[in-house]
Amino acid sequence: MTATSRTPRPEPRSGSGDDPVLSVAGLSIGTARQNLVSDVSFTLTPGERVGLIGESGSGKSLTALALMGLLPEDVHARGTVRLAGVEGNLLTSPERTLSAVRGDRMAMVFQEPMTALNPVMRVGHQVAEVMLVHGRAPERRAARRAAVDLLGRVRLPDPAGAARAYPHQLSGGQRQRVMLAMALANEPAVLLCDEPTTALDVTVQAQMLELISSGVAGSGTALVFITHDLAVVATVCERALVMYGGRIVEAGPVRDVLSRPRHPYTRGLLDASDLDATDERGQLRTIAGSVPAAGRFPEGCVFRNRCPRADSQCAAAPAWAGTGTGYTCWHPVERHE
Ligand SMILES: Nc1ncnc2c1ncn2[C@@H]1O[C@H](COP(=O)(O)OP(=O)(O)OP(=O)(O)O)[C@@H](O)[C@H]1O
Repeated sequence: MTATSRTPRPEPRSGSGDDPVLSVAGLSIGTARQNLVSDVSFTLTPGERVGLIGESGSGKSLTALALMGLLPEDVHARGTVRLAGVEGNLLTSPERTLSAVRGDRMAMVFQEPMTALNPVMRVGHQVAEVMLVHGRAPERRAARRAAVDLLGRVRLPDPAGAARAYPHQLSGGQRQRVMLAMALANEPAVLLCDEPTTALDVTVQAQMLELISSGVAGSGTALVFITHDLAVVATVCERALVMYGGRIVEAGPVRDVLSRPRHPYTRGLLDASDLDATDERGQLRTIAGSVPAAGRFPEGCVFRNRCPRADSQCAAAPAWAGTGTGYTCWHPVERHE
């Protein structure tokens, strides 16, 4: 089996009518003694953004690691994982195929960037290396220039200076941007993000989410975004897969899953989630204690239930969610900007 990573890429496409870029069927993961993930199946079309939601220990990270061929040694996967442009089942592919795929056709951003960055290599060099290794840049100098461009694209201030820095000289949020730049360097077919904002403070989190959304927008890169935060899924994703106890227990468009959750776990998650609302520009804001000043929400907002002030709010879905002292609006931000 070989990875065809240097063949021309299909034109970026979006919409659900496309052939899947990733097909996962009957994925089960376990150790010799224990089953950890059971019978996970889903497909991703080019450009699609899917949120993988679930409580701690539900099997989200293992699922992503299995797709990347990065499971720990004592953990094994069965089933099939097919990536467009790559022959055969990734789960049974040799390491050389997986190394050609990783960082190229499929890339991952982890929660803690220090574990993924080389501490003794300047970050510009690390970003350039990803392009050189996969033959995406013709030579070192072009790769370095492209690396600085990419660091600018993820909005690092002074990208040339950042390129010369070592990881420890950057903040956590800046290091996470470097990871995103590396992940996007070769315009992957699939980007896996495993809780990439959990360790960041709220403002930096919002910037990172926007960068991820804009990073994949228009490139045809499909996104799997792992989180236990429903507001994040509502912001970034169009489809949600809910995992519980190693299985997918609920799947569907984000709007449906969040407004009409069927599984008790999803309902519980909604009840326990933060109280967020969006302002008229579509920015998520945490609301404590009161209904925010009147302002129409853009068409297409998704709300959990009806608002006491329904008539003055969203044109498409005149409703708010009232939960105790605050209100929740499930609103895919970028579609309305
Ligand atoms: N190497 C391993 N050996 C045995 N069990 C493991 C191993 N790695 C993970 N597990 C177990 O598999 C289950 C799923 O873990 P996983 O990391 O995928 O959960 P998760 O949903 O990503 O959780 P979190 O949100 O906390 O990251 C957990 O019960 C975990 O303890």
